Amino acid sequence: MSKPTTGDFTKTPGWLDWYTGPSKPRFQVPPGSVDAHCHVFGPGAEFPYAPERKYTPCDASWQQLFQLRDHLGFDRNVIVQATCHGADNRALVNALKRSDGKARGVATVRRSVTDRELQEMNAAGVRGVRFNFVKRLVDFTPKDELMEIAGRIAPLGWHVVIYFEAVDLPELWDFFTALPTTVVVDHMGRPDVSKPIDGPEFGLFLKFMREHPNVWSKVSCPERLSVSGPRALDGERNAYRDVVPFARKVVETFPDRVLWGTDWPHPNLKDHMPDDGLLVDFIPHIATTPELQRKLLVDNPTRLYWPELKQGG
Ligand SMILES: O=C(O)/C=C(\CC(=O)C(=O)O)C(=O)O
Repeated sequence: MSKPTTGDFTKTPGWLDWYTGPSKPRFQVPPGSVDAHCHVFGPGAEFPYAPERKYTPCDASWQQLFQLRDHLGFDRNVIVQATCHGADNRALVNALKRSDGKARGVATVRRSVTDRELQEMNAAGVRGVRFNFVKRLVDFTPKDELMEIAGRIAPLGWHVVIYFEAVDLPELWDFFTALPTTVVVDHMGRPDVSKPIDGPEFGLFLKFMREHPNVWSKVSCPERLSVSGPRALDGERNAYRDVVPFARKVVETFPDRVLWGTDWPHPNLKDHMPDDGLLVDFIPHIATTPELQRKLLVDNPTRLYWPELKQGG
């Protein structure tokens, strides 16, 4: 893969660029697999970063993303709008249009979005909106505005992706459980994996999924959640072992409502940048049978993002 660039923007100090030359995964993902959480960044020279952003990344183009998709053995991507582009979805929509139907998207919109803009995004392949509650990433948006947006995208058949930290779930519970669509949680609601898996915090997340059949979860981002590693670097195919029991619990309890994604280009990592090939080798540790792997990587994302395709097609 070509090297990361930065254009005229100055990256956030300490920014870690995505990993060039990822290894070939040993785990072969099944045919029809979807990388259901990844991003494109800019390039800033073509699609400027948003003035209200909290970080400035290195560029990560649609060409580089699709190259990685092919290298890792995936067939399709779900590209999620990242906060560095605010509610300007042009880089995302451009990537969708360049994908030959192999990418779908999750956008960020404000209350001011017009019905025509929503229709155009729908035609390009957007299938959801993301509400971000992680305080280091976004300014506060009133819940009535978000609920209004959810009400407007529901008739399009879109869903809502929510990103929050585990400690904030109690306060957000009433809002989340009132959403009228399918709800997809990013990265298992970011559990603190140094706490017990059967403790109250993760217990509340499991209850959230158990009591609300419209709630799905991405079992992604072990590199963000892990405390003790080991890191997916230097050939380590058994990485982030402290995250495995949490992700495995979600996969085995809710096999029909889980998704997996690389999170490439891995914004805001502070410790290290994982080798994406080794990240794919994390999958069989959390989805331990061919059936669970097929549901996680093929059936579930196809049902949610390409319902018009036959499963696995
Ligand atoms: O890429 C992710 O999923 C996680 C992010 C970045 C993000 O969500 C965003 O900028 O919108 C994070 O934890 O910093």
